[in-house]
Amino acid sequence: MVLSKNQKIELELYEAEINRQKPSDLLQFSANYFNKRLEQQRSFAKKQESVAGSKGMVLFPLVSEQECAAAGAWSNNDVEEKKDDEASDVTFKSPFVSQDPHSTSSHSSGDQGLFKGGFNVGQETIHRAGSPMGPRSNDDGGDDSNSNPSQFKRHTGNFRPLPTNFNAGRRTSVSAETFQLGSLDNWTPPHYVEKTPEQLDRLFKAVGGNFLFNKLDADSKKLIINALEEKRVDKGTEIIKQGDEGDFFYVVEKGTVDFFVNHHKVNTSNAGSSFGELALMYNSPRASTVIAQTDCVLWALDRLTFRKILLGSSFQKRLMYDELLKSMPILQSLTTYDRAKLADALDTELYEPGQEIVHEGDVGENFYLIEYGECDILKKDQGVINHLKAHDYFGEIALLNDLPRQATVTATKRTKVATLGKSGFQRLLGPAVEVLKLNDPTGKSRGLATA
Ligand SMILES: Nc1ncnc2c1ncn2[C@@H]1O[C@@H]2COP(=O)(O)O[C@H]2[C@H]1O
Repeated sequence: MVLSKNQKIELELYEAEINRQKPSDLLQFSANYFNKRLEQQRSFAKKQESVAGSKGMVLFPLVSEQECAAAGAWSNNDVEEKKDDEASDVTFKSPFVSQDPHSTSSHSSGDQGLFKGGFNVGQETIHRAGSPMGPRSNDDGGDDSNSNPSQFKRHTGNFRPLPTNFNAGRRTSVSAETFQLGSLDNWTPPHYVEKTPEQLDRLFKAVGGNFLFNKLDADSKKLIINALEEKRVDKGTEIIKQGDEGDFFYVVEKGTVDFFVNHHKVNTSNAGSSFGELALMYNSPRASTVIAQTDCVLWALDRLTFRKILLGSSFQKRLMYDELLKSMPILQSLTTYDRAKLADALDTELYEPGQEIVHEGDVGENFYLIEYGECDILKKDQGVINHLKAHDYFGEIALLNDLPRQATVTATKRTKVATLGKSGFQRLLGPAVEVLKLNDPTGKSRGLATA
């Protein structure tokens, strides 16, 4: 049997997702994966069909009959070639789903700064995988009971199996209790042993100029400085273990730390960087194991102080975009870490009804995620060809294919969009880019016929 291009892409994405998640139970993972995939295809197709149908048009007649037949076979989970060219299979798809118990704590497979402005968690690479339409979650334990002091464990070289039950299957979110900044009522900030002038000097050098701390007012800065606790760890120490509950956020004053996801090294970071914020922000299990590559001097901030003081200011963007990013079907395959980095790079724009957001023929600079509102997509020669709502996206075709804008997008209601610049689009969408390509109605990014 000859596989179509789309089928090959599907297979590649599926393989990439397996490589990424390394499921312990491949059959269960695959069953979940393809079920979800099918569900997505149908719902996506239904939506597209109804929009196109209501306008009496065939939206994107760019895929050959052979492609249609092949896609049909695939969408029905049938490896034999199938001849019926159901529209649902032509009007592409957002694939992939993270069903693996580790999915909330999964990884990116490369290196790149988590924070801008010199407070990096290291470096990253782009990863391949897809994106589903997973259920939206809103749960949160919000357990802020005071954490135990950190227990540094000597790294023996033998990793224990990852706990699979802590928060397993639970979608992560920033809890409502997160940052009631006004309500510090019963909370007394921890005040560790008075710091020596020498320590304070080092501490200011390590965190003072950092953008995370720059955003704080003088009182908050003082609280943080008081609450930070010096930790010296030897080379090889396991500072954080993937899957554990979050207790501390760390700033590296000296030394280098490595990050491992499912025992694979995914990142390295040095002095001036920070790590350990994700579990504290999202009440999720630790997303990676962190091991001291060298002897390190760290400053540890307890969970509660982190949430009460740092989260609402320094991580404001993440909080702001958390719900949007989690609810975007196209971004479902991103890990918490991926979403956090993406949020750091987003900006917001607001449009009134009738205002153009992008103009056909212009150079494409941004990718857009609709937070709320509605837009029409128009082509000069065809009029309105599609209508978009909250949690849809646009602007990807020009960026994927390095082409001028292929259509004009106009707000039909007051519309708020999150925008991602070209370089962020290429660096931060990772797995979702493959899905965008699959969904690209022109087929150009898949090397298919052009309109
Ligand atoms: N690729 C990565 N995936 C997940 N976490 C990472 C990665 N690189 C660095 N980290 C950091 O490793 C930390 C492990 O604990 P947290 O999940 O609390 O927060 C995580 C991030 O700060």
